[in-house]
Amino acid sequence: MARYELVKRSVALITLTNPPVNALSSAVRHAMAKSMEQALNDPKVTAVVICGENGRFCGGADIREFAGPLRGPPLVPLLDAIEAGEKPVVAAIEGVALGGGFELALVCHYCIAHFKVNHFVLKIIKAVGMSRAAKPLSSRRVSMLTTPCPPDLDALLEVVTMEVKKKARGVMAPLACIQAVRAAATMPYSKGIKRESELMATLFNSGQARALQYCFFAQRTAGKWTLPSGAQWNNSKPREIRSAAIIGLGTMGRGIVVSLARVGISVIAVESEKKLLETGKQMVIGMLERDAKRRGVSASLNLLKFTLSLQDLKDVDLVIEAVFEDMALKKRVFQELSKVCRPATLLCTNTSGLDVDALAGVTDRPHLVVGMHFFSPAHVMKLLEVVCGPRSSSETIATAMSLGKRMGKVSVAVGNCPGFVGNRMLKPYMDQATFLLEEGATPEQIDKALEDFGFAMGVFRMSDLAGLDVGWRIRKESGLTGPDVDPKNPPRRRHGRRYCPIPDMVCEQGRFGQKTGRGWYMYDKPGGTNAKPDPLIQNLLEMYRSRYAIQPRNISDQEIIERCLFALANEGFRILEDGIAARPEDIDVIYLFGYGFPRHRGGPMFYASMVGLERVLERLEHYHQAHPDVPHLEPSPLLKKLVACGSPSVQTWREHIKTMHSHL
Ligand SMILES: CC(C)(COP(=O)(O)OP(=O)(O)OC[C@H]1O[C@@H](n2cnc3c(N)ncnc32)[C@H](O)[C@@H]1OP(=O)(O)O)[C@@H](O)C(=O)NCCC(=O)NCCSC(=O)C[C@@H](O)CCCCCCCCCCCCC(=O)O
Repeated sequence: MARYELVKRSVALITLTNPPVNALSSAVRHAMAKSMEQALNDPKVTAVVICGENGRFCGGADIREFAGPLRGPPLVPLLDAIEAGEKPVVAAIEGVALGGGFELALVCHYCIAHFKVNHFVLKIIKAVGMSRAAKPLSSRRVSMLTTPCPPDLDALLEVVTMEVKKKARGVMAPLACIQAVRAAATMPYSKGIKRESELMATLFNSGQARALQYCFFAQRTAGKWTLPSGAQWNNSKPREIRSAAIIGLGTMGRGIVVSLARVGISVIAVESEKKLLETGKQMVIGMLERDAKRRGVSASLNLLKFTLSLQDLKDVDLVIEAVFEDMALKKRVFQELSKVCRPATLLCTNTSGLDVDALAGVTDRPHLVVGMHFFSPAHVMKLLEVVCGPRSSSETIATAMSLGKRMGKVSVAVGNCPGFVGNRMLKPYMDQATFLLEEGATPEQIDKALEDFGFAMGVFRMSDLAGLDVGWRIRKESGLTGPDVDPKNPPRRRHGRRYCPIPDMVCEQGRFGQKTGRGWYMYDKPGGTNAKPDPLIQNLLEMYRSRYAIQPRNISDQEIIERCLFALANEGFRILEDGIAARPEDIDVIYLFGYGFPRHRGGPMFYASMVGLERVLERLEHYHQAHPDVPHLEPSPLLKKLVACGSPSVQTWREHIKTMHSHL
């Protein structure tokens, strides 16, 4: 936990040894306290060096211990003892020094960054000796320093507070940090530290802390996929990918090219027409150049090749198809790829919801076919859904997961069903929002409730950004709207269920969102981003309600949140039942990284567990009774089962799902 060695008979070397990141667990704090005492009391010791094993100084508090009651010695008295000691203490920092690890470094009298200690302890000590001769130890104590307090501190912090409130809506920690900075600037050290401890205690005991800790581990668990066959992340070897091809240079394709090229993979980009190819090429080059400038590196343009011919793909390791969302077109592309690419080439599709196995079925290598569902813009968004078809081999899945990681994505393995996890859950969420419009709410009221909850954007602003025509086309193709609607359907019903045609009516007016300057909101110009309520939408809603004799009612924010988010989580439970996601953490990670779900709420499944499963069940039953023609509001069997089992913690739901059907 902390190794103590005497180097050259005069230097105490204390090495933190708590893999993987040398976090300050109770055992580490205990061992550190003992080692420091030994070093300070040993007359032979003239200086102390603290370092971390395996190239990592310290990752801060051991977050694994936060789940239970806190044990062991507190950190602050240990830090005080180090700082007040009469022997110079040096923090030899390799890798990370985060949270409590950073505090530890700060109280040491000297910090040396980027140092291989094991090799240079004596050099460190020599350097310290020289500085010590120049400066007495008291001048090295952080607690003795006075903090400069700017005269306009209040105004300054006011501005920062406003900024933080806008950027991190409803999040407690950044506001507490501002208060801690105020304490540091206005109080003596001992009082400031006390104030900081109070603030920390408040945060520490909050639901937000639990949610954030859950998110931290959920993100790391998500990469650990398993298949019913027993193949899993730690027994399946990914292939090395040196070259890749992208088919289609639309928004998605361009982002994927950039994501691959900036991690050193050669990319061949294919388009069907010269003009499209040239436009795509210019945009990719511009994106890569801007990205390289921001990161202070040179743009990897030499890795790119642009072509109109699929024949150029014969030697690539992997292809990602990113053509228009049309099954027939995608099938033609996959058939063609089967002919052109060498037999070992992996064939991936960026479809956002079509059947990956149907695509695999038209190839000569269904085991090498997998979905790689990027989120737009693909070079910015961190999420990647890796869609495992029933015939995808474990090597194929391992390769897609590892490629995602290499591109800096948070990759989550999911099963194959319409919409996969993210987009399948989006439907009931958006349906509830449009039903609420029918019943009396406005787009801005619904968005405000969701944004106050913490979403970066409410559902209507998000739809305007994404483009309303995409969903309209899908609804037309599936016969929900347009000329193919079965005339036997009564108004506002399809297939015996409630259906809200308002989104179709908005599209019929050519309002496709930001790109047309009009959607659920109005914008200054096409492509504008400043959303303003549009009286035309208010009129449309009023006319619609009067046409169908709907008496608008006042809808509370609570109802908006419950109906949208409980319907979302309910579909998550069904996804778990169906084995499309292996665990609730995977669903939450998808919503955190792909759909702007507020991190301090932990994701839809964690949020449901925080509200209380019993309460979620009771509210869904209530709403389903009020809207029996909305099947998404009918509580899922898994939710009922979990409530019947006493609402176990989200981390143990997997035990209750085990017996159910699994695609993963
Ligand atoms: C460290 C990282 C940057 C590494 O990133 P990398 O990408 O290389 O690797 P991974 O992220 O995949 O992580 C690898 C592996 O390590 C696990 N892990 C990482 N960090 C921790 C950790 N801090 N604790 C436990 N485990 C950790 C991770 O789960 C992976 O495991 P796996 O099994 O999946 O391989 C990156 O990981 C990172 O950013 N980590 C988080 C760092 C962080 O947030 N640190 C701050 C923690 S909070 C803190 O330090 C606050 C302090 O002020 C409090 C210190 C007090 C300590 C005592 C506790 C008592 C609390 C009561 C307060 C009373 C005050 C008093 O004590 O006096």
